[in-house]
Amino acid sequence: MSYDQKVEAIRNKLAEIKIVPVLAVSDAKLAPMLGKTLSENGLPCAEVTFRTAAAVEVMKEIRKACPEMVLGAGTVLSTEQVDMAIEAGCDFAVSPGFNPEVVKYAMSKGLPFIPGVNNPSHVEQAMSIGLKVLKFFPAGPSGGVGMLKALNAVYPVDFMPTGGVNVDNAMDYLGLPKVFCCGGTWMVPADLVDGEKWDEIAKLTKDAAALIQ
Ligand SMILES: O=C(O)C(=O)C[C@H](O)[C@H](O)COP(=O)(O)O
Repeated sequence: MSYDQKVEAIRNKLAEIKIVPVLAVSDAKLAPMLGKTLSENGLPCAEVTFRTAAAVEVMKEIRKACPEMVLGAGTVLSTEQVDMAIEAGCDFAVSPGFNPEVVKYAMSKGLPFIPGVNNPSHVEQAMSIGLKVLKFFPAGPSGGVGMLKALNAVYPVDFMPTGGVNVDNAMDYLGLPKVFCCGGTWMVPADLVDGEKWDEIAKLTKDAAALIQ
């Protein structure tokens, strides 16, 4: 499969699920239950950010406990983290911004990479190295749906908005023609994850999944 075909395949899987829970988990022992809670309640995907020291272990535990899940690495800021994401079994990676060195490295390793952009110049720089699928981050503070509509109007690129997306505005983003999915933390708040409040996380996950039924 070519790199473009791999990206397209991930794009299509995420487009079926539509909402990607963004995780920052501090203890890998929580990962199997968190993965199962998301998967069994309608969101069989997760972006595990490199914002905690446990990130790689969390990725590995989710991969093991929930092989069906579409698993992404988030906040990928270096080529070393690209290697770690691949080794942990991630299907794709995302970053808050666009670092051509990191993206090109992921391309050379065959890992679908969705870098963040939030203005026309970033979009054009990303397009210039062949990218067609981008994250719009931080979506809310960068102008939200209005900004994304303006970018949609001029570029043949698909977007995954994250940052400030929540249960009340997710459908506004998902209603835009070139938005294939969106990401957010609202169904996995840190206090509920750390407190192992699986029933409450299940409810938030079901509510999120119900948006797109
Ligand atoms: O660092 C990355 O690669 C990310 O994906 C960042 C996340 O998208 C946001 O942190 C989501 O933030 P909220 O949903 O507003 O809490």
